[in-house]
Amino acid sequence: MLHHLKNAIQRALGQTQGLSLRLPTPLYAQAVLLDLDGTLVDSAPDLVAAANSVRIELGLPTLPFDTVVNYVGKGAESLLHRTLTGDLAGRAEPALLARGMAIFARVYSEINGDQTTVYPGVRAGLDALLAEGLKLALVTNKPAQFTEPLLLKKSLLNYFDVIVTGNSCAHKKPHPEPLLFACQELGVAPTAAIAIGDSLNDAQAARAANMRVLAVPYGYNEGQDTRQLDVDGIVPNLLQAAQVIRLGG
Ligand SMILES: O=C(O)COP(=O)(O)O
Ligand SMILES: [Mg+2]
Repeated sequence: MLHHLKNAIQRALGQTQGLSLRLPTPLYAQAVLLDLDGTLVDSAPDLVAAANSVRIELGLPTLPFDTVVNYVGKGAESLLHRTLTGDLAGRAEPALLARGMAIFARVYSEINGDQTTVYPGVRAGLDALLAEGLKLALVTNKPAQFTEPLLLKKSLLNYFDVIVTGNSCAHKKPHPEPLLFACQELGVAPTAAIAIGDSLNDAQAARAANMRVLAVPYGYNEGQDTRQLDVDGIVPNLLQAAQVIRLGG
């Protein structure tokens, strides 16, 4: 009896198939706002290669892959501050930062997408969300100059009604502005949107925007455990996320 009750509650909360939601399902929404790096694409191989190229050109020793992966999340300038100092909280001198940014832009533009892969479940998940009638926006901290070329190369550009990059607003995630701007552009209330991301930047931005937020566990979270995030649920992949989101509300 207790066992049946527990199963029924878990089903109602969507806690099946590795899904762990803190809200009743289905989740009704008008729009889904998707993060890019670490959520739709595994871009770490190219980002780390470009970051380490900066260090090599400046005569610095390269950093381990996992160290640099933890530096991804708050945009390119933050990645460069961290890469140049070898410190998550580090700040590089303005002149050094400018040199580093120039090298990074040159190298990353050249290799952007080469070793980047689309995560399993992403295309099927985006197809399912569109088929349901939801509007889709991409909200990334990645600079604009790298975002559209990457989306184009991975055949992901056409999914989105709106694309908000690290250059679109005065602030980047974890500030709520990029998510709120995406909602405004879509003509959807923040309470009718669901954000999906891989990091504390997405979680904090969504909370500050009064928006529901789901996290995928496979991306980059600045070295922190995804399970500690203040989110409404962890979804194993985008297809499983799509299966609990319905148009409405
Ligand atoms: O560019 C970054 O640092 C992270 O980009 P994201 O917001 O798509 O994860
Ligand atoms: Mg991300």
